[in-house]
Amino acid sequence: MSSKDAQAPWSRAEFEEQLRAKGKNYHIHHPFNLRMNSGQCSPAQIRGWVANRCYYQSIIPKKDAAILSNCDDRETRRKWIARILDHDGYDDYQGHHAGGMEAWTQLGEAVGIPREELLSMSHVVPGVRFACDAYVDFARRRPWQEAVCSSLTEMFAPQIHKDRLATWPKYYNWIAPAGLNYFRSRIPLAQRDVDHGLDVTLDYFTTSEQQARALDILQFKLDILWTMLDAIEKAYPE
Ligand SMILES: O=C(O)c1cc(C(=O)O)c2c(n1)C(=O)C(=O)c1cc(C(=O)O)[nH]c1-2
Repeated sequence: MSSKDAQAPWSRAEFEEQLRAKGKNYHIHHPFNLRMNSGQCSPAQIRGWVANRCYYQSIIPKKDAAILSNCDDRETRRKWIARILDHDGYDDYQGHHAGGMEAWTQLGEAVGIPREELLSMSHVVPGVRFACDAYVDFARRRPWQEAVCSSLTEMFAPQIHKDRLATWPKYYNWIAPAGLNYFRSRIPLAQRDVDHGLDVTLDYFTTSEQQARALDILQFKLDILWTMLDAIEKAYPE
């Protein structure tokens, strides 16, 4: 029995604090990201990152659909479905939204990758593919609340988007500013996603053993993001 098992569970506030403390392992601290946001990446490295991250963008709606397919709570499904529409976009009675994948495609064009080439995923390296596929696989197989918990790396995403908006125009003036719209669009959406994801997680993982499991799940997801940058770093050397 670990020392945590013998303890009383954390309060909601303490548990949230423990989840947020995992931010120290976020890919914002990865050497490739540090170089990217301090102007040290070549155009080929930026293009490599955009092309490989496109695969992550493409699996997010499939991951969210897997969560929906396992979720037996209508209230959760009503909220969760918005995540798919955020990325895929829509043309319906609610109007028109081009979606995050389209915004990512515009980022691709702004860095010099033609749309068809980007969407063909021909640049995606094996490590990135394996890491992203592991995320979808987890969401398909595990209880939906665990998959919701794994999405909580988004707690740390607004800062990384803000960093790119603050640094890229300065260091990479060859990238048309409109290409950065994806990052701008995600800041409020990530906040909304986190508010909901945290509610689910704080409600579901209540014993000390479950809370420890939630931290492990979050670490698994942090590892996916970290592994992606390891693979990208290796594929596009200095
Ligand atoms: O640019 C990033 O570093 C970053 C990280 C993450 C994340 O932490 O998982 C997401 C995003 N961006 C993002 O744009 C996004 O839509 C998103 C959805 C999710 C998820 O797990 O459901 N993570 C992320």
